Amino acid sequence: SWGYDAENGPDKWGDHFPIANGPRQSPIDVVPSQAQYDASLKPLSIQYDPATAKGILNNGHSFQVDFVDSDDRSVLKGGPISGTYRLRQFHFHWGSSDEHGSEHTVQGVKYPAELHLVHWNSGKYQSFGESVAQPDGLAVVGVFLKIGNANPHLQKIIDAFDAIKEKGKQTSFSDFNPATLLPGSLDFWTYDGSLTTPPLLESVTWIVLKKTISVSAEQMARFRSLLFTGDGEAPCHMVDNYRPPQPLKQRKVRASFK
Ligand SMILES: O=C(Nc1cc(S(=O)(=O)[N+](=O)[O-])cc([N+](=O)[O-])c1O)Nc1c(F)c(F)c(F)c(F)c1F
Ligand SMILES: [Zn+2]
Repeated sequence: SWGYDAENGPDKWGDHFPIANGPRQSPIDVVPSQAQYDASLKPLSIQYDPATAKGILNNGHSFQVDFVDSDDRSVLKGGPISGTYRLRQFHFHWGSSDEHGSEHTVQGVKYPAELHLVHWNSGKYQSFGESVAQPDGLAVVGVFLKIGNANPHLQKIIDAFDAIKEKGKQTSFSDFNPATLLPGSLDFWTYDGSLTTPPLLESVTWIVLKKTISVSAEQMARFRSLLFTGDGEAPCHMVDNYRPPQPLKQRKVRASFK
């Protein structure tokens, strides 16, 4: 199945998922000077309840922290979206070195990692599964990580890595507020895009924060200790699990700030 190496990586995804060459694919290179300030964009409203944190899983492409999404305790509102979107999970994409690893880039600048907080339109649809097939089904908040001081909020996630080293391993993960992973400013760029992993569905309103959060080089090394491979397979380190920027085509990127 799909992955990130030469045989099954991003350049091959179009063989099984033809939407890979569609009109609203993600990620993109954000060019700030080309982004249009839109005064009608509302401030982002992000309210997460730490009690909705459920578990952490190595899914073979990244690791994800899953949330209870059977009610509106952890939701995203405002910004470019209408209505309420429920937090489903968050995961990261990162590189084999600190020089690259993010999916979105900013005028060609690559960051060592990118956090994705995946939300679905619970105001309009009955489930995540239904919403992923809708053009307004998902809203993903992207946050860039920059090498600096160790991030104490990331450390709780990193401390769980020993229990999920191999593909398919999971463990419980509770009492965690993902809002602690957000920067001080919620200024953002927004555009219509897609999942950045197969099935690459064009159902995502992307909300990419301008400000970064910090991660230390040692903490990034711990991300790279995870494995793509399962128990009993030849071990392959989970690194470079990012799709490169895709053509903007007929899209505009809007900015929430001047
Ligand atoms: O739930 C999903 N979350 C998800 C999204 C992305 S993403 O990079 O595409 N993204 O949107 O942030 C990356 C990862 N990841 O772990 O790397 C994810 O786990 N993906 C997903 C899926 F797995 C399916 F089988 C499916 F049918 C579907 F509709 C999906 F949307
Ligand atoms: Zn992602």
